[in-house]
Amino acid sequence: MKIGYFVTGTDTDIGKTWATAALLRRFRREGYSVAAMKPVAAGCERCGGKLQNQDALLLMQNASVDAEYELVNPYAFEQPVSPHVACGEQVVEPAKILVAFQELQQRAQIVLVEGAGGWYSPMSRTLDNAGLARILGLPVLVVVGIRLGCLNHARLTLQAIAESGLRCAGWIGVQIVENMPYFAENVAYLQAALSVPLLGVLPYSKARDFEFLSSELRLPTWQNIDLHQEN
Ligand SMILES: Nc1ncnc2c1ncn2[C@@H]1O[C@H](COP(=O)(O)OP(=O)(O)OP(=O)(O)O)[C@@H](O)[C@H]1O
Ligand SMILES: C[C@H](N)[C@H](N)CCCCCC(=O)O
Ligand SMILES: [Mg+2]
Repeated sequence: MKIGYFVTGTDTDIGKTWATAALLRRFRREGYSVAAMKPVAAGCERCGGKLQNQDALLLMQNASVDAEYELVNPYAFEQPVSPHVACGEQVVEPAKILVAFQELQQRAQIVLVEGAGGWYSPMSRTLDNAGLARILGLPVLVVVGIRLGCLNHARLTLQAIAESGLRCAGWIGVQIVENMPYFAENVAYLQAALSVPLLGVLPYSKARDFEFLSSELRLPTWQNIDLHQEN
């Protein structure tokens, strides 16, 4: 049985990539082979004539299987703006993303797919994160960057995922503000308000040590059990 998750978040720049990298490390520590995708990336640098995105590179570094850059990030756009603008005249073909995802599934037991922005952020002029997650048919993980305003964003995101007909398998908190007043109270509110399991809270950290951060996470349960049964 092949397992995948679509990683979304309460906003852009709130810790999706860090949480995904830590989760990749967590899966590896539990003995699973893992790959990751950033199917659509806006904000890329040119490297050897090709556009490359830092999120995609970070995910590749933390995955356990090798994958060509184009499989991890089939759509790389230069400008760090919403993908529906950054794509210019390029068409984002969900079928191309699906083929890359399926190839990664051949190579790894677990594939984590990081969205762009939040659940309803566009990925192109015609596709948004919700639509892509539906096409891939994946359960969703929600990353909540703990800052003022995130309680509303988190509840709205969970509601929107349910309305999209997809299952949310859990949420991960990320401490993106070094000294947020009442941090613990905000996490406690989310734990009570969100009807899905908390997989862990990543503490504020200046070091990009994803192995260390992975200790704060636990794996989503029922899919985990399925995989063991399959083995
Ligand atoms: N645990 C943490 N401690 C301190 N800073 C963090 C932490 N997690 C993330 N950050 C900071 O927040 C920034 C944004 O995090 P990240 O790149 O994971 O966000 P994102 O949601 O993936 O953004 P995007 O929408 O661009 O994909 C990071 O570059 C880092 O500076
Ligand atoms: C450029 C940035 N870092 C992201 N990759 C793209 C975020 C798109 C957000 C669009 C929106 O919801 O307003
Ligand atoms: Mg990211």
